[in-house]
Amino acid sequence: MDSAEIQALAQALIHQHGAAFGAQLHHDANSVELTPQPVPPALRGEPAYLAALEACSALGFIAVDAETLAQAWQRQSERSNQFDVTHWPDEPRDFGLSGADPAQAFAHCPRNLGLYGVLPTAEWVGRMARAGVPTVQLRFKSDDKAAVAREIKAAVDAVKDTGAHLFINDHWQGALDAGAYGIHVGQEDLDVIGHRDLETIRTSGTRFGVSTHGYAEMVRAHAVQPSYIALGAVFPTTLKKMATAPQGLARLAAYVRLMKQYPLVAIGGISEDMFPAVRATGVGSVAVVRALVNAPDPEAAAKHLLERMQATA
Ligand SMILES: Cc1ncc(COP(=O)(O)OP(=O)(O)O)c(N)n1
Ligand SMILES: Cc1nc(C(=O)O)sc1CCOP(=O)(O)O
Ligand SMILES: [Mg+2]
Repeated sequence: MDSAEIQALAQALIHQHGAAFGAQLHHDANSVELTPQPVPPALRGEPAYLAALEACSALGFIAVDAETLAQAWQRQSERSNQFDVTHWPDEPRDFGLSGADPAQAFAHCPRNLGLYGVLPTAEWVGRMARAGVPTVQLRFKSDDKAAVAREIKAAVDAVKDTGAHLFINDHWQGALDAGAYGIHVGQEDLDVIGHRDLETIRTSGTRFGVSTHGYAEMVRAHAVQPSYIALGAVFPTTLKKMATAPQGLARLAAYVRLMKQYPLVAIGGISEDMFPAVRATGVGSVAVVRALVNAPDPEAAAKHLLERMQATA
């Protein structure tokens, strides 16, 4: 196939999927602008791969994700003996996501973690757990080791008798020491937690959630077989500076189709009015910070968000 024919395939793919991935340019608080990205250097020469690499970059996927997708389009084409531009890849085996050893997986957690409050202090954790939020996370940012240990212990104590599941962000050793239900880590944390420490967490039975922000990170998260996978940031967030652009609902839905073997959590800029659309993608949990912490009446906000979760179950 010559380069004009590969270009034609790429254009067909863009034409087919541009409406879903590109047409999210609504000018409201939830707008997600997907900017075309430069095409990364090709690592192989097959037409399906090359066309997909070009098209996925044009559809706004960053280099590592365009590469991951292009490989998946290639595998899908080989498997089905055709380049079906209508079928966006969503088969785990096309992303190399099958064949993991279940015995090496982290402990299971509920498939639907429900409303998930990501909270800055133990006091907030206790408050929201008592308000009925089923999954809470202590996201306490401090370099003071003693303060971190105190806050983790207080958070573990605060959820006792509430039935809430408590995850500790970042501080995995403190979480193990205090007997927390689970740990949440980001991709950078995966870089620094060594194999031996991952084994320590896994064999302790503590649940282990991992953040992801696109296809390449999902593949990486799968390599450790976590208890759940968080998908973000769905919408723009002002809470922290993100290294990647907001993903938007179309990508979120595609991620859910691919990763449905895991409990999935959507996070990032999700306000109450967006709960139905986010839940419609199939995620079992919606994580929020500001929708609870910045609400004039956080208990009332929790009640409304819980009702939204129920209504979209
Ligand atoms: C449920 C959930 N998802 C994602 C994150 C982000 O975690 P991380 O990437 O470790 O970033 P920080 O929260 O540490 O800034 C999260 N905390 N919870
Ligand atoms: C802590 C965090 N992690 C994200 C990710 O995408 O990994 S987005 C995010 C902030 C979520 O806060 P809010 O609900 O107030 O936008
Ligand atoms: Mg973290």
